[in-house]
Amino acid sequence: MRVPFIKMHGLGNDFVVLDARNDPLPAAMTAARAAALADRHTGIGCDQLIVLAPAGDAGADLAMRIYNQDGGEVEACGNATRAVGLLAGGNARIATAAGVLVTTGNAQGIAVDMGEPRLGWEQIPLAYAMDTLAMPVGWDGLEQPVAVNVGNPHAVFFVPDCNAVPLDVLGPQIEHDPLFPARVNVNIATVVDRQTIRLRVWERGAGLTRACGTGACATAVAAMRRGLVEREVTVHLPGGALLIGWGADNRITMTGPATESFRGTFAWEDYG
Ligand SMILES: N[C@@H](CCC[C@H](N)C(=O)O)C(=O)O
Repeated sequence: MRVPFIKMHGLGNDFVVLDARNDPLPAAMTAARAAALADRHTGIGCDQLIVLAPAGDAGADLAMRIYNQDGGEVEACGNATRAVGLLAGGNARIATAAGVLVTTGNAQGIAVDMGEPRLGWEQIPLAYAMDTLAMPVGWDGLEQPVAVNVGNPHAVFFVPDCNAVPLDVLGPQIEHDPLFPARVNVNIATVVDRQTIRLRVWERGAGLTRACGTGACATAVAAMRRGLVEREVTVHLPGGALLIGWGADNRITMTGPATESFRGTFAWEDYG
């Protein structure tokens, strides 16, 4: 059976979107099928696979489920939320495993209210109690990260030059460290000035990506908690820039582009 897909991206963080709002998928998505579809050599290829569904009784316009390239289902993806907001016409209420997120179309692209960050060690989650603003741990020169959960777990390291860090080597080590029982997204950030951050991200379950929306949110919150930047900041990732605000209401807003690349179909049984 042929199934339609939409290829989208936010700053090069790319997605295969399966729209099951009106026509259900032939069978439930599994981790193995998600990983096969996401594979860049033998599948369609993407950082995350997104499945859209009716909102049900979630009090939203639609629902989305998020699968990393390794097939694992996760709670949040900032760039995919903006992409789905674009597909839904710009202004949408999207039910996710991290709650209902609201997108708004504007001249800068799509903005999304990512909700409130969670900062307690057990909310990240971490394996044991510690200060999340300066964790007393380190990996090969990367020291004292900030831990932030923005629907998904992040560790943020501030360094003088984020491009000098071998993130392809240290990222997987930190992602799989037992300190992070749910694994973790690894953010390496350099504060340029009080309005500007440069960021590279090793994503849990996907590796190095061109951009990570939740990583930009977590990094902005970490820098704001440390008093390094203002409450609105531009985060420059390899794929482009996101504007992140953390309001007096404790809610994070992310604004940036979302793009549809092309549409196609695939044979469901080829990826079983
Ligand atoms: N690219 C995403 C984050 C996707 C999920 C992440 N890898 C995780 O495992 O939590 C974004 O734009 O936020």
